[in-house]
Amino acid sequence: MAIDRTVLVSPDAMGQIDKAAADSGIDSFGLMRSAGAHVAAVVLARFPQAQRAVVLCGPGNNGGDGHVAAKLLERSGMEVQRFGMEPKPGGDAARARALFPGDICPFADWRPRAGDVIVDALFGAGLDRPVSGDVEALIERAGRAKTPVVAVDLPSGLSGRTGEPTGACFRALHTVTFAALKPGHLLMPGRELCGEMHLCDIGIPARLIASDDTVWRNHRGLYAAHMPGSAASQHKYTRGHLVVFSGPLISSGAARLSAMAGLRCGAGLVTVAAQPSAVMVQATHLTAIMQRAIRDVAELTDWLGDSRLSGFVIGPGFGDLEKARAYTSLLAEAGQPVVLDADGLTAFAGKTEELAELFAGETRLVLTPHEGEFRRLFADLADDVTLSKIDRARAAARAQNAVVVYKGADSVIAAPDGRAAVNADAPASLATAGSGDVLAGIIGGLLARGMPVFEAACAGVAMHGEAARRAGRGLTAEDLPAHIPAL
Ligand SMILES: NC(=O)C1=CN([C@@H]2O[C@H](COP(=O)(O)OP(=O)(O)OC[C@H]3O[C@@H](n4cnc5c(N)ncnc54)[C@H](O)[C@@H]3O)[C@@H](O)[C@H]2O)[C@@H](O)CC1
Ligand SMILES: Nc1ncnc2c1ncn2[C@@H]1O[C@H](COP(=O)(O)OP(=O)(O)O)[C@@H](O)[C@H]1O
Ligand SMILES: [K+]
Repeated sequence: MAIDRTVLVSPDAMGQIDKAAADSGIDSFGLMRSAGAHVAAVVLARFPQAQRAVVLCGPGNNGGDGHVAAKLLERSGMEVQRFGMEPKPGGDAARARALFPGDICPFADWRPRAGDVIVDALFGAGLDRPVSGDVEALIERAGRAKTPVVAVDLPSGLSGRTGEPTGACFRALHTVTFAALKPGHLLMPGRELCGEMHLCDIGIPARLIASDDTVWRNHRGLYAAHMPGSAASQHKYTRGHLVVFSGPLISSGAARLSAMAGLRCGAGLVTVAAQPSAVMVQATHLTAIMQRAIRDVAELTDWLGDSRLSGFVIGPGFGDLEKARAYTSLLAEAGQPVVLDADGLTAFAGKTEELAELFAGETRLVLTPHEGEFRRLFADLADDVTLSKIDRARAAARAQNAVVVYKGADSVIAAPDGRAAVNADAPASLATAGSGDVLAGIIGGLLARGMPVFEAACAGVAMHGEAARRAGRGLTAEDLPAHIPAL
């Protein structure tokens, strides 16, 4: 059975899985041999011209994988030299070492040569502190010499749990990992430090890996079954009515970006609810999208009596924070899903408990903070360096009873029930003004069409990234909505 490329397993959980595999009768040394063979295969395939394999061996099983790889590389005819330390006695690593006797030199003895390739088998899942000074010096020397690095499991120095380096850290061109991806392979800056990922099956049964883990790489399987259909019997009112709130004249474009994205997602109707100063400028821009002037709380209360309004986006370019809070509390009472973005988030800085109370009960709120907004709302979580971005998003989701889309190059989508997904393949061209407004509109459109909240957020983030890929280089936020229907 093929391995699952979508689950993310923390290094601790991986340790449990190794143990469960051993308990079920699987030979752990066989797993190490398989791991080392995969590493050697990647080195040979990707560096066919290499003159020498510089294999860095640590004291644990990561080092054991290195000894196996070293032996196989030597057998293939390559010059191999090992640096590092002897393994701890008694375990699989010592057994691997015994199969390939010979010198293990001190780190300081390595003199970089043209044609070297480093196999970094110092520390993997077992890294529990910053690397020592001699390793740090070696990392620096390798960086200066531009020696290519193939990392075993993880670049040494990188936390597989958080994706953050614990101190100095290798920057690998390739990382060969086993059985399942770890969060640190996808979370930034880990994703960049790993280079190209090679996820290899070493014979740990999928049934042990699936377990009850609830963190995934964002992928179609999480949401495809919940995507809104397009039955012939539909009319526009059965396809949902999305409302996007516009800010004042000067910042009215953000709402248009959200609204257009929502319409392109297939919402039957989209209305921009405009503050009076923006009505004229919106009227000159909008065609398929409708408009309604909403002056104040009284007018909004009146309109919310229309039960066909099925989803709301508030915050992009909105401006007035007090009004944003007042409107959001009315939307919460209306009982339909709400996407709170940008100024809508800032409006609740220091008032997150109030927000949680508004949206108690069935989850129907999506928060879409970028790094700065997340910090503004959840300073304690943002400052806690022991937490990963996944931990932070999950804690915020739980506290707010909301689905949190913690944006960035490694957007994390988290639900109050603990489900979480890391989106790792959006192009960097999305880092452009207004692209967040488009994302809010996509999620709003899917929610208005009746998609469940976590699934809509996962689908929205994936579609946003895919739309950017299709739009190509040099995209502006305006280009994104046109690519949505094809998705
Ligand atoms: N996932 C799996 O099923 C398999 C995992 N294997 C390998 O096993 C590795 C995990 O092995 P281990 O649990 O032995 O852990 P590691 O080999 O990653 O490191 C653990 C050892 O390094 C020491 N250490 C940690 N951080 C240090 C630092 N900064 N400076 C100095 N010493 C430090 C620890 O005290 C311990 O002795 C994985 O990364 C993978 O490469 C493979 O052998 C095959 C099977
Ligand atoms: N380097 C990157 N790679 C991939 N996606 C990115 C990157 N930087 C930003 N993004 C995405 O682009 C969007 C930017 O949103 P946001 O920060 O709210 O911008 P704005 O306020 O200008 O709309 C988010 O969806 C974020 O995940
Ligand atoms: K390593």
